[in-house]
Amino acid sequence: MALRITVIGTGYLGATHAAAMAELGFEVLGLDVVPEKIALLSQGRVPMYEPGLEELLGKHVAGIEGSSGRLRFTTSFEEVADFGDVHFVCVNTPQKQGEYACDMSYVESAFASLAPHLKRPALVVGKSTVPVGSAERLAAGLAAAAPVGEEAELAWNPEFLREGFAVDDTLHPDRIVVGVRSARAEELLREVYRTPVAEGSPFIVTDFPTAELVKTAANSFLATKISFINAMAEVCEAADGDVAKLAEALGHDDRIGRKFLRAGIGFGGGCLPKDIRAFMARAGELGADQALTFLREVDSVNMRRRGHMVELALEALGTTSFLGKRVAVLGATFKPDSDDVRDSPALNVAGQIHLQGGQVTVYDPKGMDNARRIFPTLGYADSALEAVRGADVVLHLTEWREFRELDPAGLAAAVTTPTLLDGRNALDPEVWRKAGWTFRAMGRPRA
Ligand SMILES: NC(=O)C1=CN([C@@H]2O[C@H](COP(=O)(O)OP(=O)(O)OC[C@H]3O[C@@H](n4cnc5c(N)ncnc54)[C@H](O)[C@@H]3O)[C@@H](O)[C@H]2O)C=CC1
Ligand SMILES: O=C(O)[C@H]1O[C@H](OP(=O)(O)OP(=O)(O)OC[C@H]2O[C@@H](n3ccc(=O)[nH]c3=O)[C@H](O)[C@@H]2O)[C@H](O)[C@@H](O)[C@@H]1O
Repeated sequence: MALRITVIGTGYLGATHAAAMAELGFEVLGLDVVPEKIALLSQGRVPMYEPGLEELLGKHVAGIEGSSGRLRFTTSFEEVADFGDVHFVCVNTPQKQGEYACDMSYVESAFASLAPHLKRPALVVGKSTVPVGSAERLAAGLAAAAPVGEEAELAWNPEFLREGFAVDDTLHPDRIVVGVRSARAEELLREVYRTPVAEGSPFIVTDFPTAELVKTAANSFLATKISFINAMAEVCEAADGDVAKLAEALGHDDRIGRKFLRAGIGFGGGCLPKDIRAFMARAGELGADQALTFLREVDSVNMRRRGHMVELALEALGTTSFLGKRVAVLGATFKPDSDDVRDSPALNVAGQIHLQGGQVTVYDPKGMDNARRIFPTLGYADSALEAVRGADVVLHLTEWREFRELDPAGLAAAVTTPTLLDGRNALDPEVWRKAGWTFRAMGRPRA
């Protein structure tokens, strides 16, 4: 009989994983502690914006006409434990308030809710990003709390998907990493991932700590690459160089590669910033803090970018204060093709200017509801054109395709002063300058 899979925590990662597992042919039951999320998902609706996810849910959620019916949702841990052979834990692991360390309380709570119901053999698979050493500790607790004892086994299977590409990344992962302690656990996970592996995804089998570390190492590397190019942008600005050309030239070296070398206001989101901080905190606990002191610099280069954009805006306005100035902000999400505003550099810059007395108007294609929720005092507009109306300066802070397709001449007619700062190095300076704009991009020459 086909494996039955459950997914605990149906946020950006879990909702996508559940739908992808149904697409791969498994019977799937998703669980969340937020009943409103479960109600939406049960109707095939996605509680956030992720391209392609609603279509995939529509193909599989039970009760939707023409669907496979393989995907259902619940809030009952008992139902999940009765149903599943393999349980994926996909709950959030945010940064602790006021600390660098990871808040493991959601993971602990998910395990505590599931374990007492496990009356038949089960493989519990951690997917959340956790500090190294967590799996070892959770495995012991799991076997102790489950009625089935040692037959409730743990594996760790970190996730590498990117928001905006979550569906494709899940169905066609560039690698699958599993930390296992038994041949049975490996066998079950090989069965779960049979299709992507047959299609070429490498399957890497390792121990718990290595599996946990691959994830934090990968995100640390990506963060380091971005801060490296942003440090080069700082030097380019001082030396009148062009960081975009520099990145292009560096990227032709295969050992360096072209990706993740876009300078700008830096990285944000629910993962890279908190993951590098949690990694530093954990290394400290392990007595290996010196190994990761460079991540402190990666973090501070990154956070400096946001402040630098605020300085550039003041400089462009030719004043020392934002009082009485109208600032249009294009973009609120931490990256395009997502509605996620967690630790968004764009919203942070908008917020700083607002707190310094500027009259800020934000527009984002998909992030407006989330932005309004966390920053209700900012001004919001329903379109880019409306946002820039009467603006003294326009900041381009999230590189949505919609912004690349704007008509610079049309926008110039709507603003008070046609000055644009590109915080993502994604707009073509020539096109905007030709249309009469004073255009400045981070790390690039002024004119
Ligand atoms: N968002 C992403 O692109 C990726 C996230 N990750 C990792 O995956 C984990 C989840 O991240 P997201 O999906 O972004 O978070 P999220 O916040 O969107 O989703 C987490 C979900 O878990 C639910 N939840 C919390 N406590 C629970 C409990 N005790 N039982 C059941 N459900 C519970 C929440 O209600 C929420 O729906 C994190 O560890 C993150 O670092 C890993 C790779 C990619
Ligand atoms: O652990 C996670 O949750 C995920 O974190 C990142 O994925 P994601 O946060 O979706 O976004 P990225 O595409 O990595 O972008 C992160 C941030 O870096 C910024 N960035 C990216 C690339 C670049 O060249 N420059 C740059 O500033 C983006 O604007 C964004 O704010 C990783 O890319 C995923 O592999 C990982 O699974």
